[in-house]
Amino acid sequence: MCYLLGCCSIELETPSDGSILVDFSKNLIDDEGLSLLFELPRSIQKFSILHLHCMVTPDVLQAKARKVEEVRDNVLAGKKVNFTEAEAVLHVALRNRSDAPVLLDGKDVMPDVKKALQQMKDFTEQVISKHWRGYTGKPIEDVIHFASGCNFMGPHMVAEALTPYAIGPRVHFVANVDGTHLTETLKKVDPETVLFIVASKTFTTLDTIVNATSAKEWFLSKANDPSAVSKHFVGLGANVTKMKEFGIDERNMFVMWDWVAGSFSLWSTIGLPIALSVGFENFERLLSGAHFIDNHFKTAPVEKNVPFILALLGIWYNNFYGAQTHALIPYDQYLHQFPSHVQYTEMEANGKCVTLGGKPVDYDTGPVVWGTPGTNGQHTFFQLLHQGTRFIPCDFIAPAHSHNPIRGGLQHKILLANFVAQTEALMKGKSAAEARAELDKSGISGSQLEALLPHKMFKGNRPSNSIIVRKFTPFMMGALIAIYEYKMFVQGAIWNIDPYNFLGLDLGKQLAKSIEKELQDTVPISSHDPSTNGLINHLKRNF
Ligand SMILES: O=P(O)(O)OC[C@H]1O[C@H](O)[C@H](O)[C@@H](O)[C@@H]1O
Repeated sequence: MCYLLGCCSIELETPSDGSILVDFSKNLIDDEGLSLLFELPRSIQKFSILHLHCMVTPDVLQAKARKVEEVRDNVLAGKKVNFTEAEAVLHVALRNRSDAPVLLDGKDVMPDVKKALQQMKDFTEQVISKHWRGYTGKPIEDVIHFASGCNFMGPHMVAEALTPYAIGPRVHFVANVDGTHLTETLKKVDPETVLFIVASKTFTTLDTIVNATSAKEWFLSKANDPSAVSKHFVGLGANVTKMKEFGIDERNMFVMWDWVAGSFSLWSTIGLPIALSVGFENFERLLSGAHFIDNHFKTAPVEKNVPFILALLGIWYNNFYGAQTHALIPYDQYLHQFPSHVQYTEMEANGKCVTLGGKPVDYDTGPVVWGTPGTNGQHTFFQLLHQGTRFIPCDFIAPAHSHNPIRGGLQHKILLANFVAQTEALMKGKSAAEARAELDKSGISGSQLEALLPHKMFKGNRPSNSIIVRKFTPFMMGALIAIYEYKMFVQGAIWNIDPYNFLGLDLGKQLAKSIEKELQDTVPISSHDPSTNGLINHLKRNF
């Protein structure tokens, strides 16, 4: 066995919610190696002396030389870093808990941000205190949030994670344009006591608007009164004209701005369902947690900077070891949507094959991100993590304290023991001698032992990071999400790609528009390639 220990761990003390320990010590790199990573590309030669095959060209991987810090400062200064849309990316303003201004084109955006937060606060308080009434005078019991992409994933993931803090109406999320999602959700609500949130920056995203329009039709078929819409529909977005066209009452519009980039929308008014569920104070704590990491990322030297190190280790495996995927395993059932959220944000941001300058990259960019909560994964895909042929770095995430310490906390200790054990098993593995001794001890010998032996061995040397927080409070969730946002950001900067566009989603959307028209009748078509024609014509024959 040749695992390397001891690169480092960092403990961040939060002002209110205990610490966040980020332990990097189970990685295939030591302190010297990590410091060399900080020195890329000067250290590339040293790595080749260590016989590590560098899968990128030296002029590309330049943690410092590529000036991550400069990119960061440009973002924080409100420069138009989202160049495809010529927009700034100012989510730090949304969670700015200080009095410092955040400038965009020389103007402080904070007064607008504060106004939007005040509107969210007032509305949330009215709904939770049951002063907001539906068209028959009853208070709101359920909220359905219609959204796509980040506007769905972020609030949904956080609302699930903060379930123990829920004090408001039940919140439901509908994203899929598959009518099943809406139908099944409507079965759970009463038109007299439901509030619909339509959340879309552009207010044109097909899935969202189709679902919301169907919900409006359903609602009007029950209420039989168009004036009832203003008591049951609110809009979150940057396109006021489209919100009006949809029929959102002006008083029910919660604005966001074009400078809120896709994956960061949960910090804006798009976070309204979170506030409605857990109360506005907890929403503010969520913002404070992210703000805490904003400051850490901004001020900590790279050697002590948690997102920076996570990003470099990811690059280490992605570009030096050829890892194709990265697994996230939260040991907290409330965080069951967290891997999907990070999957969405990282894969949308860093799933690019051209540089910022438009040249094809000649190195791997964002890996496949995936995961599921422990201990569930332990009974399924962990087999591949331990004994498969793939090399899969993992992040393990756990709280020291459970929201549900049943049996005097015993069950949580069982969970935590599993978390720690998995990281140890992945690292240490089990040698032939150890496996042989075990088999011997259990009375197995001879040919049976020899046959079993290879199956009982674990190669080990499988790297992982461990993140332990005191408890998953709203503040901690804010901090955790922000850590992964900055990891993604640093990697995008080092790979020299544009993390803010999602143009890779356009082609399918464009084609769907024309295919939708073709599916309206049963006349066979021949305008596509033979395979696509075949699928369309099969559907037409079977309608
Ligand atoms: O906010 P909208 O205009 O509705 O956009 C909704 C979604 O559109 C695309 O699918 C992007 O990939 C997402 O990042 C975005 O969240």
